[in-house]
Amino acid sequence: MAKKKFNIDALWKVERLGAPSLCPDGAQAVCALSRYDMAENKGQTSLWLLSTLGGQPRALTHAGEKDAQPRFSPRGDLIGFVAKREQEGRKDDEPQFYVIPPDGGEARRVGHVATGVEAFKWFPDGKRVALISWVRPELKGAAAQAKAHKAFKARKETGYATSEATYRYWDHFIPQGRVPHLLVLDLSTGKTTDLFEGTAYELTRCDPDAHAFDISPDGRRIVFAQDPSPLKPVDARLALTEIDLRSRRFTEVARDPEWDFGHPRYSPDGDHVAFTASHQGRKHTMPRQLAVCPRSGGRWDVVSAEWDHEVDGPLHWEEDGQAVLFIAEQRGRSHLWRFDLPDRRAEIVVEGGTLSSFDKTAGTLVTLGDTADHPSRLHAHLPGEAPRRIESFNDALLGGYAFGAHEERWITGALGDKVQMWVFYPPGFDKKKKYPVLHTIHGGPHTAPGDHWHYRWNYKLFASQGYVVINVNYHGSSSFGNAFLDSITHRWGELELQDIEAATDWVLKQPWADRRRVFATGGSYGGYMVAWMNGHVKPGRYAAYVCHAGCYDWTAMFADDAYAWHAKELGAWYWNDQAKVNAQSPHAFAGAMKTPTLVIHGALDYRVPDQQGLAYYNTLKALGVEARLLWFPDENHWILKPRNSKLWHEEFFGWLAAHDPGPKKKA
Ligand SMILES: CSCC[C@H](NC=O)C(=O)N[C@@H](Cc1ccccc1)C(=O)O
Repeated sequence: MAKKKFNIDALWKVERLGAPSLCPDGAQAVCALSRYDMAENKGQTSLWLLSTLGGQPRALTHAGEKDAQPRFSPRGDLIGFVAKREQEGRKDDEPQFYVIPPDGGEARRVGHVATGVEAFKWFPDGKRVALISWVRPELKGAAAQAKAHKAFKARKETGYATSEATYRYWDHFIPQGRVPHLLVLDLSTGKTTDLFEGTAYELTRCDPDAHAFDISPDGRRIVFAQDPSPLKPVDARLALTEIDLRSRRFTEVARDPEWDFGHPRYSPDGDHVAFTASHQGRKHTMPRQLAVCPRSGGRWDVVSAEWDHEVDGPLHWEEDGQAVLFIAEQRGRSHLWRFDLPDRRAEIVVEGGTLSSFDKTAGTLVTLGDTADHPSRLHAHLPGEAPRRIESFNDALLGGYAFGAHEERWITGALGDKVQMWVFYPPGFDKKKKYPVLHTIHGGPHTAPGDHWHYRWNYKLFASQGYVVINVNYHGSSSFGNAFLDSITHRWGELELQDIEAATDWVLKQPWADRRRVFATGGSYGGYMVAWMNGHVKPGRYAAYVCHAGCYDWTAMFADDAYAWHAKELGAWYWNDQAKVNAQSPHAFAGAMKTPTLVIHGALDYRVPDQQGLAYYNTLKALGVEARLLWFPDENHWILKPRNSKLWHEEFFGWLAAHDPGPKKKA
């Protein structure tokens, strides 16, 4: 039977797997699975149990709207997770900690944290968990927190008052007057103890998660990353601190104002701590490297200093304490690596595509990874065996659709450097025919998508609409070494444009490219690039642009949540050198803009505030340049609701079609 053309409705039928957690003997894994309903316009996330030894996955929970962060207890007798549920006549108004036995039955809430549970980690004894909750630091005791939180939620005022440098992050405001503390929850009593109560300690205010701390193997200590500065800026230099749970004494493990530390993990013997370390005092573009130090403090050692890659957390010690596992990018892909500590050498353990998560226990490794051809899949890697896929979610769905091929190419870009370009062909591609070409310019700029399944910029979905899709990992992209990433610093727009234009030149030399039908689109930094192109590329080279959540005016961008980074990247604060900032800012070149542009923005986007898109759209209208605006009052940087995503795709491809002269008529 002929395969269908992949479309946005099919993309939203894809079931999305979350990070896996293995049981102590490695025989089972639990993960979250998210499903979406276009008609209902919403998603639902439940927990699934999978065998690493074969057999079909089994749904573990059904009742929750969004059961998240499942983790096996150290004894394997329970699975802990975070959820907002209605149970025993009580509706959670904040996410709570739940447990469920792996052989099924009903999940039960453990205790009640009035200010909610953000994330958790099991204690080795399986009788307690350490959890993160946003509390009012001036109060003492759970009852006072509950009383204050209830009063705050009942207030009639809506104003948000703050004196903090960091008050919002990506798409949400930092909870007013609250900071993230570490609490211990005793499963037998449901009682919590706030470990930071009465102190100035707190975890990062920028999306604190379970990798911001670790519990020692003997359960007596917790090491956590914290910002010693009272200002708590978004570009903080975190230090590592340890609390002894019996004495409640805090001791410094690693701190250096030149460095930013994160993702602490105790070694199996508890004597050392591995962590990520970025030499921010040297330059803001310095990568996260792997470091290790004695738990008792003393000199820490950047063991991956000679390895020109960026280490992603979380870190995972091998059981022998001789190596650390982590995910890191390399040339537009991301792999699972093993870093041998004595040899200071990294080797790939599992190759991506794009690996996003893993867990290892009792010699069994489980990985979660995708490629441009398929969404995330779970594989078990048992000693001496070939990797085995342990689920088949989406196979039946995707098997009914036709997908084109994709390839990695290298072109000569700016500075004469080799630059990676990914090319995604439409199904049934025939090089003797002519095709429209669609640039999808990635964001960041310090990212490097490539062999990856994305839920908005899905290369295969875009190619299925009949385009040859191009993704250039331009200068400034990650995964090609620090010099390449840092090459654009203080000159944003310059080298990236040369790379994108070199790619278009390559395209125009291809017999299958229809030079009348070349389009450029991009999101965030990619949106910045298409706005930049509108002021710098000869009109007519591109038939039309699409600018999603694009940075347009770097001075006005100071309203974003990342303003602390601007001077480091652009080379000046706008009030000190407006010319230098304007020289990298699309708005300063508006007079040259002539190419029709669809502008898309979400009102809840605080990384690139929607005024950026509105200003760009208004400017094009004032210039008499053909433009269209798609604005979402209830979306952030990413357009997460199914029906809004479908509208995004309809407007996106409708805009391209409206500016597509179509295939040349045969003479
Ligand atoms: C370097 S500051 C921005 C951090 C982050 N980039 C990672 O590579 C990011 O949020 N990038 C935005 C674009 C942007 C750049 C500078 C300031 C605000 C937003 C993105 O592309 O998503």
